[in-house]
Amino acid sequence: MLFHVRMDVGVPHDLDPDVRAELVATEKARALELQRAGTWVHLWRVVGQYSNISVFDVADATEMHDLLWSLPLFPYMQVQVTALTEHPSALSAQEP
Ligand SMILES: O=C(O)C[C@H]1C=CC(=O)O1
Repeated sequence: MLFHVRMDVGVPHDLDPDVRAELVATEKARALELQRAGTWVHLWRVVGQYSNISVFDVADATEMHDLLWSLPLFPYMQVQVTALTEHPSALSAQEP
């Protein structure tokens, strides 16, 4: 099941720089792990913003929810999630 997710990150300016660096490094390691597993299918930066647009391929909404909550930067994110389904006009939906 595919989900489109927008994450807007807002790390407090007064957060200890070492804590911030550790959070960002841990988040990056987790993002790479999930991409290599095929779960985090797309990860794009929104131009000019500390935001990303992502597509996840997970079993269901519960897995999506748990994955998002487990992200190291989750406490500092606003997250918008949209469930996706196949469009009937998509090439991939056509008969061969
Ligand atoms: O930078 C971000 O958009 C937030 C988050 C998503 C992947 C990652 O490494 O950090």
